[in-house]
Amino acid sequence: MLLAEVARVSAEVAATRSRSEKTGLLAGLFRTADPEEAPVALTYLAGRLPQGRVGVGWSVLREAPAPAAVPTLTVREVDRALDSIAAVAGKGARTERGRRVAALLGAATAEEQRFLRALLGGELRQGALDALAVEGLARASGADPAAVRRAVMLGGSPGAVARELLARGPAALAGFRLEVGRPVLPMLAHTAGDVEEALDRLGPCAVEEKLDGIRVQVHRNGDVVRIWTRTLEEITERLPELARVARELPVTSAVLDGEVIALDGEGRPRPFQETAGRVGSRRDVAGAAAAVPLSPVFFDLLAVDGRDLLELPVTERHAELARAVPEPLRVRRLTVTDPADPGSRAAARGFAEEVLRRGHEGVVVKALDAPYSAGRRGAAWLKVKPVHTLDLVVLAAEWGHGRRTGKLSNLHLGARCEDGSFTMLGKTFKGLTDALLEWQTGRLRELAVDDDGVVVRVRPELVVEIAYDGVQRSSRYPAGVTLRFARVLRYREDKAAAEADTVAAVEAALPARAGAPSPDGPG
Ligand SMILES: Nc1ncnc2c1ncn2[C@@H]1O[C@H](COP(=O)(O)OP(=O)(O)OP(=O)(O)O)[C@@H](O)[C@H]1O
Repeated sequence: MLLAEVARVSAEVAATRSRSEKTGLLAGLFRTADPEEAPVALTYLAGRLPQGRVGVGWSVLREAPAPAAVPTLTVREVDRALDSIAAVAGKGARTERGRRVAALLGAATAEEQRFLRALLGGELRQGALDALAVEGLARASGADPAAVRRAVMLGGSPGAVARELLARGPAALAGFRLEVGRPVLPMLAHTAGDVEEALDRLGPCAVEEKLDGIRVQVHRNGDVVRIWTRTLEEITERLPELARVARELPVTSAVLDGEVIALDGEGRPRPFQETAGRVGSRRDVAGAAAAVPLSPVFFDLLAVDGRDLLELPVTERHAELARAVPEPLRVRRLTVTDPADPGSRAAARGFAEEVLRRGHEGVVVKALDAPYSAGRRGAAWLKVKPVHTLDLVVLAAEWGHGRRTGKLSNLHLGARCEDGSFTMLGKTFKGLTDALLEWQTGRLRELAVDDDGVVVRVRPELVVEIAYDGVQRSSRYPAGVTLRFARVLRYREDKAAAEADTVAAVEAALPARAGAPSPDGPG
């Protein structure tokens, strides 16, 4: 498949608002795609690289070798070239990477150069491309869209499904089952304003503590244990204590869903950054595990001893979990069978208050009859947290002054738009500890695409969790809304930018009768 084809479809998909036209364009591309190249084309269309980061900065991308006259570059060749660029390391790496990028751009037509620059610069965001790709794949192969969607959730990525589906047709979908050793996308939650609302929306439910740790999916097969994050990054090597615990469970195989969290001597959570630091670091794992041990707390069981539990209701999965995992390793929960009963409602409220007193984040309320909807933000799980937070994307940062000279400080915060782009809704430098300031300076420099000496624009990839006191209308920012008293809580490296909160979610937090536009904004 020629890169030019992918670039053309990418531009055409972006240019039309019609969902069915977008799907048709993607289906057209898949019909002629080589099954081996389709997964790579898919990641490009979604604005991602299979290599993740390739370490190419904006100064390299600004170079403009003369374009080729005719398109000859194949997707496979571009993929190999990016592999080789990502692999460059050591002294002189920057120059060598620059040389290889220039060679790649020199082999591309003007149109392909534009596409590659946007792709490498992180500017090629396509809203909801993965969902559209599922429909496009279904149309191209004659498969049932629901069956393709389910295969993607269980197979972990649209690319893996595309490869099989295009090579072997709809029958290949049956091969995507929950398998121990192959992670599935985790089920996610919606938000409810308070416990009462959650009870009313769900009916009979379980109210569980919401621990402020890092989500883990643990697969055990005999003595082999593997661990993945929420975005399916494998972190087995980083959490030896979790692997040990999983190996001791009285089962032969299992797929467990839960959190790991650093707790103090009294069982209260330690600062989130300590948990995140452990999960994010490959360095001196034994030393780090001794200094900040992490406790696993499991809340779901997706498979056990060869049985797939995904379709079973919460009640049955919880009963299986209780058999497989001893109580101290399980999340605390209160079952509410009759949510209309005032005594039960009071008990649920009391449970949530007690969870907060013990220093946790809130509760997750789960409908008792719900199956496990892998990869879905299902309405069957509702989270309730008293502190307002939004997960926003860093679009740029300003060089600090005074004590913060040489550090990237004031963050430009973006919310996600429907088309996958981001719109700025405020700035903040509040809440940043010295350690966070140091860390973000390094990370943001890696993501930089432009620096005018005041503002450094970055690829919109880094998700930051922001606490705020309220949302108000504002004429200063393009979104027309801004946050009051925005402050940084932490970075969410376990979340992709495509999962950041949307402008619509921010607008939903506006007070019912918000006043006239105000020029005031945070920061
Ligand atoms: N008992 C629990 N059941 C489910 N999820 C829990 C529980 N305790 C903590 N969590 C965490 O809460 C998250 C549920 O909220 P959601 O699905 O919206 O994910 P999120 O976007 O990471 O949320 P948040 O930023 O609020 O942690 C899970 O991803 C998990 O990490």
